[in-house]
Amino acid sequence: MKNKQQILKALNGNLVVSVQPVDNGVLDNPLCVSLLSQAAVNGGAAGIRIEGVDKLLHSRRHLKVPVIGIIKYDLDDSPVRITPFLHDVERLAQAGADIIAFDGTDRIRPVSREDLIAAIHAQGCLAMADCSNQADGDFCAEHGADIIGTTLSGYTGGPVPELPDFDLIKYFAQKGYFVMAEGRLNTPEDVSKAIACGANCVTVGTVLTRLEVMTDKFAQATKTK
Ligand SMILES: CC(=O)N[C@H](C=O)[C@@H](O)[C@H](O)[C@H](O)COP(=O)(O)O
Repeated sequence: MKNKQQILKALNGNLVVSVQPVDNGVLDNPLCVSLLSQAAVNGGAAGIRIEGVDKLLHSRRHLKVPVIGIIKYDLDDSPVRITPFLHDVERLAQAGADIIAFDGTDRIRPVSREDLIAAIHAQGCLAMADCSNQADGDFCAEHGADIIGTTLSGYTGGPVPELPDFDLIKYFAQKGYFVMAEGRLNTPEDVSKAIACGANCVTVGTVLTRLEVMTDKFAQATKTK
């Protein structure tokens, strides 16, 4: 097992940048993900979250900070997207992930959450559960997940809310979990508020690494009078 306490200590009170460029965009390749990751670390990120084995492998050797690895799918028979399969756990670990994040929701899925957590631990990595609600976090924490994230709050049905789920951050913090605030944290003020709500660490993605999405918002703003 990697040094759990050392990894959690490195993340505690700090920022993770999720470097997941827009799918199939010009930045969506191993070289760009590696450079964006290094730039994020140079700017103060204490950890990096990367999707895909090639991008992880390419970036890892330039990074000294903890790296969270995931693999995303769009499955026909399950709404679960983030690291649904056991064989990918081994691939992510071999590519150098310190932490492997998986969908921690209670939905139809190819592999149980318990089996994923066990497989992640068997590879010597920390398990991060991307949760959508209190019950997801409680279940995954009870089954040994090392980090409980709010990643999927707002993404399991219905319209996506505008704001982060600060109440869920508070709930997980009050339960004593190592809490990763993640999802729609779009400003430094959001990050401060997440920390004030008890988050141990905060992950920011879109506003920092999805250039097309953010540019579009600014471009649209020129069209409003
Ligand atoms: C819901 C889902 O699939 N979230 C994904 C998880 O890996 C990413 O698309 C997000 O960018 C990441 O969680 C960071 O969040 P934000 O981009 O809002 O800062």
